[in-house]
Amino acid sequence: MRSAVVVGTGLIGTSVALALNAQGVRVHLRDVDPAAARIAASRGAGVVEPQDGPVDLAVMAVPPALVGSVLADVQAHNLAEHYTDVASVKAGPREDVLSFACHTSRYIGGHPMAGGERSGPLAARADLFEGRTWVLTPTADTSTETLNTALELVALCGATPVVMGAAEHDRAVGLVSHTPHLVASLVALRLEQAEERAVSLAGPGIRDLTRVAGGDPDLWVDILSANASVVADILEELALDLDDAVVGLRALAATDEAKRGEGRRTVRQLLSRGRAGRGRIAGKRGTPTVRYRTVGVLIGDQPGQLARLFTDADRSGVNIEDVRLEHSVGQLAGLVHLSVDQRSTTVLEEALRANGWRVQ
Ligand SMILES: NC(=O)c1ccc[n+]([C@@H]2O[C@H](COP(=O)([O-])OP(=O)(O)OC[C@H]3O[C@@H](n4cnc5c(N)ncnc54)[C@H](O)[C@@H]3O)[C@@H](O)[C@H]2O)c1
Ligand SMILES: O=C(O)C(=O)C[C@]1(C(=O)O)C=C[C@@H](O)C=C1
Repeated sequence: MRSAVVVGTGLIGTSVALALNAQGVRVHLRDVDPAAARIAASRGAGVVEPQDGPVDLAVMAVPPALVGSVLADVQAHNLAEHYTDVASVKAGPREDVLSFACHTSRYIGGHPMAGGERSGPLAARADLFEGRTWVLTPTADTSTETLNTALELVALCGATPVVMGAAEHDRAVGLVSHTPHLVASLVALRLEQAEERAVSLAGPGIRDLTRVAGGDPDLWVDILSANASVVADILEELALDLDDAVVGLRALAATDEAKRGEGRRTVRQLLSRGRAGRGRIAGKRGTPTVRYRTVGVLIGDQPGQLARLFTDADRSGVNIEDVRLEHSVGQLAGLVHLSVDQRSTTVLEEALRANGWRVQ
């Protein structure tokens, strides 16, 4: 692929553009909001100047409800040889594409399984899709060249393609993305009116559980509208489990010993089933989850602390698999959690202590 146009330079569009640009693809940036395209260009995602003649691929990174109309528009202007989108739902946009009488042989639906709770080009990252799956939903009339171009896009972004039908995709993401998003919001909304002192105790658990609830409500209404029945069915099942949890907890709070035993069994079973479900989530690139240990390091709130910590960690020769920073409310300090392979924990801890770090 030599050239591409990204239509919609928000979080996902700019991340695609940054990844393609880094691989030497000439990327043109378009957005209904010219400031968004300019910001994306200033971040090195491509150029705002229009192309002369069709580019190899147009990537539509606009809200799901706009995919059909935007595709009709960009095809009418013959912007590209091939077209794809990144919308989080696939059946609805496909129906819109048909109702707008677009050229379906040159269009393939797509959905990268990566993102974030922040919108816009400033939140974009070139490595957003690395090691993630990217669903492609070709239909019988998708041309082989279009499928191949989309596969090249996925490879250039460092992702792994998964080919699926639109309906199967929507059922799957209803389970692994859309319902979890709604549940995260429902958990987070308990905090809205809660006492400040209670909220100030929020630790990593609730932060992890509710991170996605920070997403744009308008985008998510759009996504949930296009997959409403699937999500409602899953929520109904979840409501049955919630009922069981309440029954179990009421029994646990009873004075009667036998009833408490019953409650214990019910709650334990729910927790065990949850743990089993969680265990089925694969790690990066579809490999089974690797168990890492976390090394906690206290850092002060001075400039350069994180950079110095990473340099010392790097010198220890231990590979840092993941990093999480926890700020303590009201204190000029933070706790950095470095995830490393179980066998490397001691090496890292000793190296950091030797360099004067306070390791927990
Ligand atoms: N946010 C995520 O985590 C995530 C992950 C995977 C896929 N997606 C999908 O990616 C798409 C974009 O989401 P996002 O998070 O990047 O949103 P975003 O709000 O960050 O970006 C959307 C951009 O589209 C632009 N836009 C809107 N209408 C347009 C039009 N008619 N023509 C040109 N530009 C237009 C907006 O101005 C905005 O800059 C959505 O379809 C979403 O479902 C999102
Ligand atoms: O916020 C994130 O980390 C995400 O990856 C977001 C997430 C997801 O639920 O996994 C959300 C919507 C998408 O369509 C794809 C990815």
